[in-house]
Amino acid sequence: MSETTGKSSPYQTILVAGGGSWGTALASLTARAGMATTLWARNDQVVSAINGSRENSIYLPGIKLPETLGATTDLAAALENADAVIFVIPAQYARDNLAEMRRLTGGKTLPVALCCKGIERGTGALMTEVIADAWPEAIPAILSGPSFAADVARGLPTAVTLACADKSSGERWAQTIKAPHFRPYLTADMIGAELGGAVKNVLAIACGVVEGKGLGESARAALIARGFAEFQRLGVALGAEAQTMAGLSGLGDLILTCSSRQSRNMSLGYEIGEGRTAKEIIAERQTVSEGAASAGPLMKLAGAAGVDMPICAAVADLVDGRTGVDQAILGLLARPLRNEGSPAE
Ligand SMILES: NC(=O)C1=CN([C@@H]2O[C@H](COP(=O)(O)OP(=O)(O)OC[C@H]3O[C@@H](n4cnc5c(N)ncnc54)[C@H](O)[C@@H]3O)[C@@H](O)[C@H]2O)C=CC1
Ligand SMILES: O=C(CO)COP(=O)(O)O
Repeated sequence: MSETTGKSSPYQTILVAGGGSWGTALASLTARAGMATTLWARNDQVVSAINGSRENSIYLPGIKLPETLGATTDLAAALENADAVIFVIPAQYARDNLAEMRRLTGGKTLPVALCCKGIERGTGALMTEVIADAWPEAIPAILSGPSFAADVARGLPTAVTLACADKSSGERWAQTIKAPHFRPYLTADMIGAELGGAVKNVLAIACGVVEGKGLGESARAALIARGFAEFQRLGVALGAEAQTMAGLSGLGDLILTCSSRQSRNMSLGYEIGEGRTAKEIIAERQTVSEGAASAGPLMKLAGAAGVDMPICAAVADLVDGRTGVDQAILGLLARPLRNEGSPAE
């Protein structure tokens, strides 16, 4: 897919499922672009805040939302007229919510852009596998890439990867979400795009630990580069394309998330590096840090593919309480020396 035709028509009636910061930012984007947009959230405080004061004061405070954006807790009503769904519910709740949407639509074939960046606990399934099980009639796409919700909602320039195996649906999605400050790049490589988003969240926790522990910027750069090597090994094993891995949803998002404490995953790692446990930090937060839940399933996926991912394994051990920060760092530094390009032993 080298160039889009630019002739595709956008989807017109959009349901954004998920009232967190990213769902709200994306709903604001499509509503501002003139699509009839309804945001479905399970939390009625979020819905009342959006409908009442045009602000999601819980998950995206300080951002004025367009008057045309409607919010509801009634999923059945929201689905009734939708011709496309932007799905922004955290990965661990994706299966149940997608199955419920399938039930409510009677198994309708709808385009669904999956925006969550995670891997399912228990199964090690990527989001395209989850939707294939839970709502097989849907036409999935993956929206991923370096994009903090607050940046997008403020209209700061952002570029993302839009992956869709169905060329026509991919082109319609690109026309639907594009904005003067928001630029989607199309690919058919859905595995590469979804893997990038999930793995960078795990690696961002590691980078946060490095910062929180005060190990220095050289250590952080080494971690990003060696983390990227782990991601590439897994990507190659699962059939991801090199260009996607080096693109916005891979390297691009890895750089963003590993560089800023605006990232919830990075800031989780930072606090772990300062000496707190993942469990106590997560218990205090109402926002999601997908990397914490996805680290274990990622190891399952990597194990099944026969791929060694030592940094991600250390994060999985750390967040699940099987190791401490010092032990994890020593373990990584003590690994046998090897050639930079060779697959891990
Ligand atoms: N916030 C961001 O800048 C970006 C987030 N994402 C991804 O978008 C997805 C959603 O994240 P955010 O919007 O940031 O969430 P958030 O952290 O702002 O809010 C948490 C969301 O999780 C929902 N939630 C919690 N428990 C739930 C349950 N049992 N069932 C259904 N929903 C539940 C809450 O209702 C809320 O919508 C995640 O996969 C995240 O990685 C992707 C790109 C950017
Ligand atoms: O995915 C993101 C930016 O692209 C958001 O990262 P966090 O979930 O770590 O905040």
